[in-house]
Amino acid sequence: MATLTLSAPAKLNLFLHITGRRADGYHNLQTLFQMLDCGDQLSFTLTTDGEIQFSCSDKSIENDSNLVVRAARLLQPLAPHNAGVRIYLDKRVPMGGGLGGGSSDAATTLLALNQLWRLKLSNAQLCELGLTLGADVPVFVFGKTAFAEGVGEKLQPVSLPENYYLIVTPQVHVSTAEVFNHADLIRNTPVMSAKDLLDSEWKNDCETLVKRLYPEVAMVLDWLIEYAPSRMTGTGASVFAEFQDELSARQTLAKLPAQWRGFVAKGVNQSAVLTELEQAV
Ligand SMILES: C[C@@](CO)(OP(=O)(O)O)[C@H](O)COP(=O)(O)OP(=O)(O)OC[C@H]1O[C@@H](n2ccc(N)nc2=O)[C@H](O)[C@@H]1O
Ligand SMILES: Nc1ncnc2c1ncn2[C@@H]1O[C@H](COP(=O)(O)OP(=O)(O)O)[C@@H](O)[C@H]1O
Repeated sequence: MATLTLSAPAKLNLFLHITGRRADGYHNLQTLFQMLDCGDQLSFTLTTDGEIQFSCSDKSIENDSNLVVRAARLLQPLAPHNAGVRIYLDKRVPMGGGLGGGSSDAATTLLALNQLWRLKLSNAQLCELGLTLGADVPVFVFGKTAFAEGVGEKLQPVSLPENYYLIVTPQVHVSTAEVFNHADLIRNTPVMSAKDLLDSEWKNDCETLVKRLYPEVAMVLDWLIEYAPSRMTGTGASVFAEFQDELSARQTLAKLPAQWRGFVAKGVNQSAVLTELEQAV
């Protein structure tokens, strides 16, 4: 029975500008998505019973509302009669931390089932379907470090130096919706060209607010900034410090105060899932 094992990489937002609020309540962004070399892993085994079976290393998210199950359900009506799949998710990316793990799991599921069920959907069609699951899904289908606009679905690849990041996720739960709905969120940053944004100093418009609402985020950033340029990713709570070499990142990780958990990841211009899919053909 055919089994396909694929990565679902995490991401960072190297900068995040919020340029306005749309009529539907969503916010327009200008952001730089950095793909990372680490993330979750998913295995897909074809079945012929028409069922979508899902299990996960983290039992708290082993349910039908998991983005993996929702992604599979989106594609199943397009698949041949009785096409089923058994999916196992090895969850490694800290959840709800602005690292995009759930969105990446959904994107990898769309890419895998498109191949296994021979649906022949284009990446543009998968991005469009993915956007109905979450604003961060299209970039993971795209699979490249990218500059994004709209809510994150208008994507241009960007080639960056492959730096190392020390990523720390404070033990606080930051709700994306809470941040976007907050009266004090900076949501009127002027729209700039991609070139000007890439050349200017990088910042995250959610950072000031999240640091105020969750002082632990401010504490971690105050600690990291002593070692390297540091910012928050997405709507938090994860923060990252950027290093040009792996050793410096690992030496700083070794000094991290015991109450915080961190890991080192390499920034890559292409997500591992694209290469893995090419090799699986
Ligand atoms: C801002 C980012 C940057 O990567 O934050 P993180 O979630 O990664 O921290 C993402 O685009 C988030 O994407 P995602 O986490 O998929 O958000 P969604 O589930 O689509 O939206 C959750 C809620 O946030 C608000 N929302 C989200 C995205 C956006 N551009 N404008 C919004 O106002 C909406 O209230 C929405 O109901
Ligand atoms: N496969 C999944 N992995 C992680 N979280 C998931 C998944 N499916 C659904 N979720 C839900 O989505 C929430 C946020 O997911 P995640 O992608 O980790 O965060 P963020 O969008 O902040 O990067 C989780 O708290 C969880 O309830």
